[in-house]
Amino acid sequence: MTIGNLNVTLQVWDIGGQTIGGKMLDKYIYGAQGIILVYDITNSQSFENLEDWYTVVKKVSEESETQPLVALVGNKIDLEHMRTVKAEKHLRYCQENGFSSYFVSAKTGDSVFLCFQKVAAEILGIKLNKAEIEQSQPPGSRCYHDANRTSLGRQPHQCILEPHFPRAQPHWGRREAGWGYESTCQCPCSAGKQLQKPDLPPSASHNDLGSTLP
Ligand SMILES: Nc1nc2c(ncn2[C@@H]2O[C@H](COP(=O)(O)OP(=O)(O)OP(=O)(O)O)[C@@H](O)[C@H]2O)c(=O)[nH]1
Repeated sequence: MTIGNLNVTLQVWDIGGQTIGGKMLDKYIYGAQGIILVYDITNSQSFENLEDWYTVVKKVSEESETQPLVALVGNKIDLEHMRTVKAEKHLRYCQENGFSSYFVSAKTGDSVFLCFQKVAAEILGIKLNKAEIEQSQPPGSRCYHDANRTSLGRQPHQCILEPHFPRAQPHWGRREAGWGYESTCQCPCSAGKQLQKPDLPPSASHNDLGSTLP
């Protein structure tokens, strides 16, 4: 793949879920520049299992000079309606451990390439530009911007597709249609999209608005 002006080749090992006790696991982890922990957003157990995997990663990495970048990937976002692991839980785990955060669908391809591209860019210390990010999103990919608001950071909207994206400051105030808010997420899934909730009472305070939102 191309990142900035660089041609980058990734060597990726897919470690099957059944091999956590396997003798080879340490050898895959040792010296790796990046570790992608993947779980299924519709399967809470797969999220709980991450702790065991991360324990192994930490143990092996302690013995290595190279500290890998660790990314957390929630897979199966095409099954958002069956989600059992809240995005908030995912994001908190990322914050607590300094992981990069991604939501993808291996089935539809949503954000998969972008995830690898951004992990590679982060390892290299390169910031992707907006054009590169937009190119990595399949046309018509679903917008998850509004699907899972989180109270983390008390942002009215936390884009779960691109949680690390800079967000425009939400604007609060009286609008012709009533009270509402608008927030322009700068991620490619909803760039420029205006989100409104005009059915809130005029007396609602900002905090009320924050806690009333879906
Ligand atoms: N709907 C949906 N199904 C998926 C997605 N990714 C994988 N699956 C399905 O989930 C099941 C498990 O997929 P695998 O690729 O075998 O999962 P795995 O984690 O590699 O399994 P291990 O061998 O334990 O590592 C299969 O039936 C896949 O078709 C996804 O993004 N969306």
